[in-house]
Amino acid sequence: MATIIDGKALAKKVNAQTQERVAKLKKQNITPGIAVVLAGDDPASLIYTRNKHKKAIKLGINSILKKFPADVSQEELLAEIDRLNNDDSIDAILVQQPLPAQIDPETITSAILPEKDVDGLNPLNLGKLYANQRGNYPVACTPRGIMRMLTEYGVDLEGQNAVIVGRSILVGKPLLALLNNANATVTMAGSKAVNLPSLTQNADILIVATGTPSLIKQTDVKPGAVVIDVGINRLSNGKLVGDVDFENVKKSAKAITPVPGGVGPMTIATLMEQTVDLAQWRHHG
Ligand SMILES: Nc1nc(=O)c2c([nH]1)NC[C@@H]1CN(c3ccc(C(=O)N[C@@H](CCC(=O)O)C(=O)O)cc3)C=[N+]21
Repeated sequence: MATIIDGKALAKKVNAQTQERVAKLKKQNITPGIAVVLAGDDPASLIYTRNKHKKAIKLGINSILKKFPADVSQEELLAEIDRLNNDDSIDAILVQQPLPAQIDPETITSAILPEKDVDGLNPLNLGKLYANQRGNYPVACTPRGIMRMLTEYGVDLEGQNAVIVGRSILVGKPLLALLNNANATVTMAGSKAVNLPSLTQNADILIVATGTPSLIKQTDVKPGAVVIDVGINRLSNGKLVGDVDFENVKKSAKAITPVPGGVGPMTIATLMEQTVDLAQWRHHG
């Protein structure tokens, strides 16, 4: 039976560290601040942004939520980002995805000041990550949280076969760079992969981020593999499941993340951690 990678417990530990760092910064009259920009009324996005706001307040981080109607124009959003870029009380800007169809996500992420880009999606930060540059720059929170989980659970990456299923800019692409920078042999597959099981069966570390419930079955996974499930799917019966058939895969995997209680809580904890990083870097370099 696999070790269950407890994202909730690890998130608690990370949050406790963040809370202490916030307290220290406050003694220097610095209060980290995050702004979350939400366009439209997608119910899942509303829940996430509310959870982020609550967590920030709990840790002593200032948090503001800027809500726009679904028919907001790109100019209005860009004007808001410009205001937040120039607001000295804001260290971190997150524009919740997905955005309404009339908004070009690349234009938005490119407009966020790289120093305040808590999602790590600005091309400058993504480029630094791909170039494996040293120094301080933000990295997408879900991938960074996953790397933290792998480290905390002692998962060896060097020379190992890591397979990522899903190619999104928020998860797959940054993970590709992070795992590559950690000297893993990385394969990235999308939905067009000709023989997906032949790829996933080769993975020592399998990371799945597609949004397809039960895409990955026990027979798709090498016995002894470490499985990270990034999927969050709400079934019609209200149940929340990932992209991996958890109950069966856990029988032969070495370690696996549950949904809920795995990658999700670590994403929020990493978002808070990186907000404090950005505040520190901006004030102290
Ligand atoms: N610009 C941007 N940055 C993001 O980081 C971003 C985004 N847009 N858009 C949507 C996705 C999704 N996301 C989640 C964060 C936490 C949970 C989370 O805490 N999940 C809980 C369960 C929550 C529930 O019950 O619904 C868990 O897995 O245990 C889930 C999903 C961040 N995202």
